[in-house]
Amino acid sequence: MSSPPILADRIGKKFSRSLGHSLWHSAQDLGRRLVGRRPAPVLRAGEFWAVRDVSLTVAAGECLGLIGPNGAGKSTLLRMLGREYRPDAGRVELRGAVKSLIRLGHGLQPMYSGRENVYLKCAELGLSKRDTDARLDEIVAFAELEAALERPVKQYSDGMYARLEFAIATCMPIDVLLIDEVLAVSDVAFQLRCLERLETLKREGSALVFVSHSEMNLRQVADRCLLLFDGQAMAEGRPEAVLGKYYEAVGYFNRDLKSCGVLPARPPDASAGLDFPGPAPESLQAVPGQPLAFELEYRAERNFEFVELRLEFWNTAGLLVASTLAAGGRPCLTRGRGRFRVELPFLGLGAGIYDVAVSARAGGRNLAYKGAVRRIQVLQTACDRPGGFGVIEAHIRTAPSGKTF
Ligand SMILES: Nc1ncnc2c1ncn2[C@@H]1O[C@H](COP(=O)(O)OP(=O)(O)OP(=O)(O)O)[C@@H](O)[C@H]1O
Repeated sequence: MSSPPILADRIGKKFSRSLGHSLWHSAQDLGRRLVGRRPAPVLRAGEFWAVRDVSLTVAAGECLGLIGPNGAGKSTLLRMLGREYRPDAGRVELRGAVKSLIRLGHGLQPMYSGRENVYLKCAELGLSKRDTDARLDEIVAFAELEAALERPVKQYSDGMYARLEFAIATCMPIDVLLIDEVLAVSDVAFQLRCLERLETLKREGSALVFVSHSEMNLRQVADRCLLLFDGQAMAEGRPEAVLGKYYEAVGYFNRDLKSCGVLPARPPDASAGLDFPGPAPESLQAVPGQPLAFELEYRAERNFEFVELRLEFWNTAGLLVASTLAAGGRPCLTRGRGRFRVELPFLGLGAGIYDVAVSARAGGRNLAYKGAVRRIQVLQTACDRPGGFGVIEAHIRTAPSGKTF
């Protein structure tokens, strides 16, 4: 079996905290390399591991997302993969042609026009002038830079730089593409076009490593994610599971996030003689379209009749994504403590993390509301990727033309 296009085996990179140490250690390392030895495998005065002991593989047609807080080592790891940095430990193996989109504008000549830069960069990618002529219109249209094509790129905004670089780098199939957050400066419409382009590259067999702080971008394009903290791999796996770990690690779930615009905000917890006691919610895992059941406790100060019990599902951006509509009658809740069970035969939620809130109403009055009685992580199964916020059950039948169903 051939090796994957990207393989890193226990790679590490050290940096020095001060310039003096950095110069001194670089000289020492150079000396060691000249006699065929690797840099000292231990930390010297003033040094730290920016990336330590990280292993990964990326197959053809696959995208690995790199996530983690600022300073976690994502760019350093990407630069080692792109051979910009030589690892101080471990080894990197890349198969095929490699393209890096790491530093914004780094690859463009500021005094040259957009057009001249297209020809220059395409020549670097191995394209002849005739091949570039054939691609020029498509590159410029993708970047939407027709009006600025003859201007020197030093007059471009960050977003325009990113557009041009991305359009050039992805204008032809490539074996390995390394991308570091270059989409962050682009508007949403362009980001969506870039994501489509990355999907196309994957279909054509490119192996991608994609650093991003955007959950939307990662969910769209990454097949797996690697979470870095302090230079070390903390988790690897399905994007939703690793993003969940990341958010949990940084305390994201404990924050009260502002909801967007005029959408309804989650009501405060309230109780009029009825409440839902219980410890802080634990995270449950669920799968779109599968059945799911919740068992909850209540505490009532008196009997309540014909109570409408409703579950609400709020996503991490503070949006109410769905509510239950109970089939059958409204239950009576007797005084004291009791339990009830809510069964969902078909979970109609897209992949993501949701707080489950419960509300109780009777006779047109709100009796109780609790904003987070459970938290669920709805997983995106690899073979079945419904998009959007919700999943709708569908029964499909076929019939030959002219026949009834
Ligand atoms: N050339 C360098 N010399 C010294 N330290 C460096 C150098 N480059 C990066 N570092 C340090 O290495 C650590 C990892 O940096 P890196 O840029 O890889 O993080 P990152 O995860 O990409 O962060 P961000 O999300 O902010 O881009 C940080 O502590 C950073 O200060």
